[in-house]
Amino acid sequence: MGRAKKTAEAAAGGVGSELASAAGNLGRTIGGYVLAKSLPYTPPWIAAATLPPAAGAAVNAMWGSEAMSAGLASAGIALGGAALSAVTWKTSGAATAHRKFRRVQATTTVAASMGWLTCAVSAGPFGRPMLDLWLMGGALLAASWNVRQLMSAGQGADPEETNGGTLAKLTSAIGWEKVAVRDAKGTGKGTVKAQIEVAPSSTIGAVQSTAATVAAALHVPPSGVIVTPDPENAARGMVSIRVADLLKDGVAFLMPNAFGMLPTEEIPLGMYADGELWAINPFAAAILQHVLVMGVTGAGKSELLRTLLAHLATRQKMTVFLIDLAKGRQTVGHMADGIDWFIQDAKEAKRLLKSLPAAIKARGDVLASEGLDQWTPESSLNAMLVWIEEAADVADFNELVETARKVRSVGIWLGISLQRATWDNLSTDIRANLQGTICMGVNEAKDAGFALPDSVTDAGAVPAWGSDRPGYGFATGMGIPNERWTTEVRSSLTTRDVLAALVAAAAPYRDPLDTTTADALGQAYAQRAHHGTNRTTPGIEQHAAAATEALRQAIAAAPAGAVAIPAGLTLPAPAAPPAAPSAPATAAALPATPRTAPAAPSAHDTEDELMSAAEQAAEMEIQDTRDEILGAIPGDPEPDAAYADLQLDDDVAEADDDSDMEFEQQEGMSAEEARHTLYAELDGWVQRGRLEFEPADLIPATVAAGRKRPWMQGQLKKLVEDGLVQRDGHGSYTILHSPLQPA
Ligand SMILES: Nc1ncnc2c1ncn2[C@@H]1O[C@H](COP(=O)(O)OP(=O)(O)OP(=O)(O)O)[C@@H](O)[C@H]1O
Repeated sequence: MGRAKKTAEAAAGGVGSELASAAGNLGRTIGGYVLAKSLPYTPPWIAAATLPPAAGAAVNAMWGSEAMSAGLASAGIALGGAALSAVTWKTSGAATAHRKFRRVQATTTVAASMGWLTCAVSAGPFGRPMLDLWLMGGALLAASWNVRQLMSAGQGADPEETNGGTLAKLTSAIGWEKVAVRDAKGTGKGTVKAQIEVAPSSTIGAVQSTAATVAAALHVPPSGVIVTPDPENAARGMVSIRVADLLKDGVAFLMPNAFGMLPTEEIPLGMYADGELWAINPFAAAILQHVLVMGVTGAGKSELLRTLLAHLATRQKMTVFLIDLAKGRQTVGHMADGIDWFIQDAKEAKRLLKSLPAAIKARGDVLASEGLDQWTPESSLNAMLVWIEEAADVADFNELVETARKVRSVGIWLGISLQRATWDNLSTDIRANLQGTICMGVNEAKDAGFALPDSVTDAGAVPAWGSDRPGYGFATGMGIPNERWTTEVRSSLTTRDVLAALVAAAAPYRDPLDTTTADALGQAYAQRAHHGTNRTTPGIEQHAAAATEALRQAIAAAPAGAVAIPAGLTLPAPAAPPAAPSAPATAAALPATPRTAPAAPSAHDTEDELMSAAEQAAEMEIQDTRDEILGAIPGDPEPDAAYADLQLDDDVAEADDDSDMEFEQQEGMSAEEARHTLYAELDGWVQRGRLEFEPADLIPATVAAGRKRPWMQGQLKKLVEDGLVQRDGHGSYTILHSPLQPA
């Protein structure tokens, strides 16, 4: 029992001492806190306590003993005090409420102190009422300085208004009377940024509409003033004024960090106006956004394309197709090795576009079987870029809308370049499917609106400088953060030799097109007129080694500032022995040897590589001659004949015995033989490079097989179902694979 009591006492004592110690700690903590917080506010009190008696005693001792000197000293101090007060008033600004308070308070302090000192000359500091005035006045003034300190501290969270200086003079001229400009800061990179807030009767939109006026008033380029709204607060925004052009001397081409990187790594294209790297990353974005590049002739579209292609050509798991009917060779001829299918002929361009649906389907099936919703580097398929220069001359936009919508999820990135994307040549639907944009110089501000989102043009980001500033523009989407959309960019520019050598040197790192896509594209791809190089191209190692040396020389010969080399990049050693296939190179450093030994070429590539340039040229010539002859035959030699109104796909009645329509028919051909005759006709066409046909073109083979049109139509239907032939509509067909050599 006694023990229990002791324990309870001990426990009570323990709790009591803990409480006491906690209270002590709390007291010390609060005391320390109060002391720390109040310390910055003590100097006015120390000054009020010490300065008046010291100064009062000094002036009284010096001049107070005689009436004459006291009078003169008082007059002098009074005059000086008045002058000092005036100067204080004059030099303190009053642009804001805070500044007004500071002006009144500083002037009052000076005037009161000098007035008291004037009286202290003869009365001394400690007589009455000098002592009372000192104690009351000093305390009041010290407190007022504390208030001032508190107000300044509060200003830290709410930036100080800077509607002074140049902007103050401009406000009425540019209609910014209702705009408060705060916290203006130079970025140190040629740009001044400031927060803005509009009065209740105005909007940020109204400020945006004055951007051009502000630019003119400040003598900066029209696109140099950008006003972006704050998404969180409709009354606030940010104005950015570019006062110096860091990009005017050109932007160096940034070499890749390494050869053999994945498509999902950033693609550096140039520089932002504030000196930051301008890069896109379409394949890593949540949604693959196709890109529309727009700009007048001479705006810099081709140069931009070269930079993009050069980077993609150094990557693994990446395939590029490019259509340029106007000046393909001139634009990218020196880099054509990096383009797997380079098309400069309208008919071949159509073939590519027609064969895409089959590729989309095949890729979709493979991705589904791999458990992927969209393309990622884990897929067995390559990422792809299909770039169409001056798309208005190449494609039927209805077809493109469908394609653009479907290719996105199967890892095919679509790039379309246009000089002027008006609604005439670019439908709203296709525009909606091109969410990435790079808009370079256009002639009129409204043209920029065809490419750039409204939020960007409204902010004043309008590249209406035509071809005067090549390479400059604005870019949106494709992984670019939204807040960068209104910052001017400039693409890089380097020599042709550097780009050509880079593409050639990187060939051992390029993968051939995956067989799924190659097979689905069928004969259109197998018979392509141009073949890029990749790691399966015979002799590519030696070629690349020589190109690496050429690259070193081209870099050395390039003008200063034309090439920038990342710290981690090491060019492959010339004639390095091929290494075994390795994991994807994602590190910054470039391995000293190429990534892979040449793998066995795919069926398509073997076939294609064996086809000599002369054979290809001959084939194209045969095709052209055939087209020429067929083109010369009138569409309907017998316009008045009884069968004239029949369509090719219509069933026709059996010819009457007395009809003059007679064909020499092979009797007794078995079903197998008849089919082979038809297939042989199609195969012959494929061998000669002809892939497009109409049902009527099969009549001779049908007749030779001893069959009639319904049989031919049935065969055609089966060929379509088997994926060997594609129906393009309007009674025309494309052969995807020869029925005698299916994929
Ligand atoms: N980023 C850049 N920096 C400096 N000069 C550039 C840049 N881009 C392009 N240029 C120069 O501007 C000129 C026109 O460029 P480019 O041929 O790329 O224009 P374009 O838009 O493709 O014209 P077009 O539509 O006629 O083909 C060239 O002399 C080129 O060197």
